[in-house]
Amino acid sequence: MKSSAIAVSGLRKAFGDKVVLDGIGFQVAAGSVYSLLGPNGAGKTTTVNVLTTLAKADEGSVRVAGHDVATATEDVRAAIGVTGQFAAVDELLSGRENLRMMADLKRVPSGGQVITRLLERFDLTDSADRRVATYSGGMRRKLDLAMTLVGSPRIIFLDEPTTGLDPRSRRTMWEIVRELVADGTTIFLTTQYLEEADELADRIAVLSEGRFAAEGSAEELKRLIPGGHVRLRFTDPVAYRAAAAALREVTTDDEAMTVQIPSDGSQRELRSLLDWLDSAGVEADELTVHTPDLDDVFLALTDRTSTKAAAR
Ligand SMILES: Nc1ncnc2c1ncn2[C@@H]1O[C@H](COP(=O)(O)OP(=O)(O)OP(=O)(O)O)[C@@H](O)[C@H]1O
Repeated sequence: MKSSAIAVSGLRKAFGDKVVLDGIGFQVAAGSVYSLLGPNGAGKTTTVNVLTTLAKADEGSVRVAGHDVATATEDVRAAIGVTGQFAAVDELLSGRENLRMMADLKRVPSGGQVITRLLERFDLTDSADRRVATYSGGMRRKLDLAMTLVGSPRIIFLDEPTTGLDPRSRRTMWEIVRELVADGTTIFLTTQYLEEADELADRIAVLSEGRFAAEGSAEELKRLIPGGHVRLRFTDPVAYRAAAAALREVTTDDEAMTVQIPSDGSQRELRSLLDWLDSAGVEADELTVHTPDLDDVFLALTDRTSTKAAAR
């Protein structure tokens, strides 16, 4: 087991009588991507703020890079990079000047080379010497990300990093996240795009009403909710009718000659289905497994009425 880059337990935070975080706990392995999902106002930014020393927890223990955020603020700050709503970008400076300012601040050796590489990586070379005030929203976001990477922090917090980015820039960003993780960087990511969490995250937590409605890998979360099924397709009408008649609780489509069986897609269920097909002498021409996507999971887990049932 890798060591924990982030370790949180019993974290509580309230604003007045509004409890935003009601005792959440989790660990993020070094060199992994951990994604926090939740509806608007669920407390994602509040969590990021506590973990990055910008806000104080009411209760609980939070360690980042081995340091307690409550007592070793400077050590935590030295180990992390944060991209998000508190953009450090200065509108009056050019992109290059902003990066230089950050490189000076962090006393990065060979800052010039680092800046050139970052400008290239984020496709900002052509606009590097223009004032940021003339940048589009997406360009500013990319510059903000580039500034976070100056000094190569070992733990990076990305609060909705790709909101407002076009699809190509979003993919560039994903590639950069993957490169960073391959180098051992730990990423804590909040996002509104479930596809992004699915693409990048090793573990995902769904925050709802102050608690985690679920936590696990994307695959584990998808198995928590109904909607998965196995579809068998036949070309032989006799085999199709035999399967449709013999299997209970199935949905059939006579025209397409398909049989749909509810399944969580787990190895155990697939094995028992295949065993049954063998023993019944039924041979399907095609077998496909469909699992719910993260959108289904998110909607099920953050729906107040079904949260508890789905989490179990
Ligand atoms: N400084 C504050 N004072 C009072 N209430 C606050 C403060 N900061 C956040 N809140 C409240 O805490 C709750 C969680 O806010 P937070 O910004 O953490 O949510 P979020 O999950 O990041 O939402 P979004 O997806 O909309 O960015 C909201 O109800 C918000 O109004």
